[in-house]
Formats: sequence, structure tokens, C-alpha cells
Amino acid sequence: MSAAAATHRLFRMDEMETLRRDRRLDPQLIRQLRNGLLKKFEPDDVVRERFPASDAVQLHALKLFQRMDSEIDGATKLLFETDSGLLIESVILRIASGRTTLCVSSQIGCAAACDFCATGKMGIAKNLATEEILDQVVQAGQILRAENRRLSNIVFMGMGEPLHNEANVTEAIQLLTAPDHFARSPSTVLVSTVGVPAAMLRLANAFPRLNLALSLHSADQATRETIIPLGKKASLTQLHDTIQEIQTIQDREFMIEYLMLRGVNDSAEDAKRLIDWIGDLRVHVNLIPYNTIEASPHLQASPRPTIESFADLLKASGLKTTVRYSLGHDIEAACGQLIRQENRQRAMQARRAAAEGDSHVGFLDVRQVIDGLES
Ligand SMILES: C[S@@+](CC[C@H](N)C(=O)[O-])C[C@H]1O[C@@H](n2cnc3c(N)ncnc32)[C@H](O)[C@@H]1O
Ligand code: SF4
Repeated sequence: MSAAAATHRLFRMDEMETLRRDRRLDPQLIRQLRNGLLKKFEPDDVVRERFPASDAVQLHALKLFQRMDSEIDGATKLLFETDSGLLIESVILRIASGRTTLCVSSQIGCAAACDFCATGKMGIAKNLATEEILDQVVQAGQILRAENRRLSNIVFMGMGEPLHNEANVTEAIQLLTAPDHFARSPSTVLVSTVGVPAAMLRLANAFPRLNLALSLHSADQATRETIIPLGKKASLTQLHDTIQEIQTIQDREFMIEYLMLRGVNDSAEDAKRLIDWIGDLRVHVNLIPYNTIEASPHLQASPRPTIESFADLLKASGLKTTVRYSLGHDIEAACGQLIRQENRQRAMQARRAAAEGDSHVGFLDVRQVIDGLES
């Protein structure tokens, strides 16, 4: 295959249409190729074999760099290399019920710079292209198909803030739910955000059946701002009003994510504040045990009994509450460290190359972008 010729990206309708015209292909062949890869997740060689101009098609936007399978449960972490040379991660979760969830990344690094998050500590921010978001789904789908499993759910809970990459994330969801692309139900997709009110409303309007989650982590404004610097851009009152408005557009439960940090947000008083803040919103509270990160030695996970008592207080007030005991603990630490160090080195190399004038790759320092972000 000539690398120079493989310039027509499968995810791009316009490029595939050009190829169809240039090679005088039957439109049915393009549909078959798209269905094979995007709906059935067939292996590359199978779809290529059926397609006469396969030398000209780029099936993937990402290169699989490393695969890590948990030895204790059904989690697989996939590290992908992007065009910019930086790494991102996706996680496949195989749940005992037989269902599977894929956690996808939307950015490399994150300008929200949350104190508890390894991605926020990366110090760089770059949006993933639509096809880089979608190829995580394709490659994970192919892995699951090879195990006779189906991909049940997709959650935007990997690296990055999806609503800081709103255009590409919206386009990715459009294609994930388009009948002639992935043809998935919007109710099997969840977008988790740190809280960008205007974009949350746009997303709810565009996809009334899409699941949305807010990473709240504290119902006290000052506490929230200490752990989420971006919390200054959207007040708790504004976030509450936004969810209330979303619930007039979407007839579904909204998810509130609450990271349990010892001595920061895990007291009975914090639970009471959370209950008051929720008020009559129709929500599901998901308590998240904190995975410690090296870059924030001052933060610790709440002990399990504290999490259970906190959950009991919420449940006693009538709130639907669950605790997320995450899979893949053994691959978590190894990967978080690796990706952060690798990306810092790669970003530095790219900056040096750019300074010497032989690179067009642009990386933003998070301090440069955080003030410019829309609230
Ligand atoms: C990585 S974020 C990506 C989506 C989006 N940016 C957000 O904050 O909701 C997904 C979830 O992981 C949580 N998270 C981040 N760092 C964590 C850590 N060290 N331990 C446990 N959960 C963490 C976030 O708070 C958020 O609820
Ligand atoms: S917004 Fe999400 S991805 Fe970004 S730093 Fe905060 S937790 Fe991490």
C-alpha cells in the first residue's frame, strides 16, 4: 500500500465521495465498508479485502501504542498515539453482567487543571479531532468483537473536558448516532463535564436522549474552587439552574459525580450541603473513590466507611445514590504515570522542534487557555 495514496479518511463523507467519483465505485461498496467497520467492527483485513480501492482509504486515525489488560478484573487500557505524537488513553470495562463500557478521551491534557486529576496536571491542552475520538470506539469495538462481545455504552470520561472541545465532540456524537455511520442510540452515550453551562444546554438541545453528568465534587463554592480552578467560571447556582433547564428539555435523570476526598468534602455537613443543593432536581448521585495521584500528595481518598456513611445520608434523604468502585486498579497507576511523563517529554520535543522552525504542531500551555475559556 502506498502511504501517500491512503489519504481518504473513512470518517469523512466528502473524502469518501471524492474517492467514489475518482475510482467510479458503486456507492454500495462505500456503504458496505462503513457498515463493516463502524457498525460491525469487523477486522481491518476483512473490510479491506471486500473494498476494491482499499489502498486509498485510511481506516484509522490513531496508532495503538500499548495495550494493558488488568490481571484482577475485566478492564483493558489502550494507549493511542495521535497525529501530534502525544498519547491518549481509552479504557474498556467488561462488567460481570456481560455489559461493556468504553471510556473515551476528548482532549490531550485539560485546561480545567483540577487538583485531583492526572490529566489536569499534564500542563498541556489539545483538542482531539472528531476522527480521533471516533477511532477509539472503532478499535475498542474490534477488540470486543474478537472476544464475541458487543460494545454496550460509551462514556466521555477519559482524558479532557469534552465541552472544551465542543464542536468535535458534538460531531462525534452526531456520527455515533447517525443511521449511516455507527447507528447507536444516544441513550447509550454519556458525556461527563466539569460544568460549562452554555455548552451543556446546547448538547441537551441537540441530543435530548443523551446522558449528561456533572462532576460536582463539592456543594460549597469555595471548596469546589480549591479543587476545580475552573469552578470560578460557573457558580453552583448557575450550574443548578442549568440542570433545571436541561430537565425541561430532556425527560431523563441527570448524573451528579462526587469525588470523595478525605477531609475536603466528605463530612456529614458536606452531605447536607449536597442534599440542599440538589433540592428537587431529578438526579442520580455517583460517589467516586479517589485514586491518588503523585502530583497531588496533599489529597487522600476518603476511607470506605466514610464513603458508606456519606452514601447512607444521601439515601436517607431519598436520593438515588451509588458508589463507583472502579475496575482496573492495577493498570491505573502504571498508565497514569507513563502517559503524563511521556506526553510532557513529547510536548517539550515538539516545542523545541517548533522553535527551530521545522514543526507545525501547536501546544497550548494550560495557563494560556484557562482564562480564555467560555463559562
Ligand atoms: C477524567 S474526567 C473527564 C470528563 C470531564 N472532564 C469531567 O471532569 O467530568 C472523568 C471523571 O473522572 C474523575 N476523576 C479525575 N481524577 C480522578 C482521580 N484521581 N480519581 C478518581 N476520579 C477522578 C473526574 O472528577 C470526573 O468525574
Ligand atoms: S475537567 Fe475532567 S479531565 Fe479536566 S482536569 Fe478536571 S477532572 Fe480532569
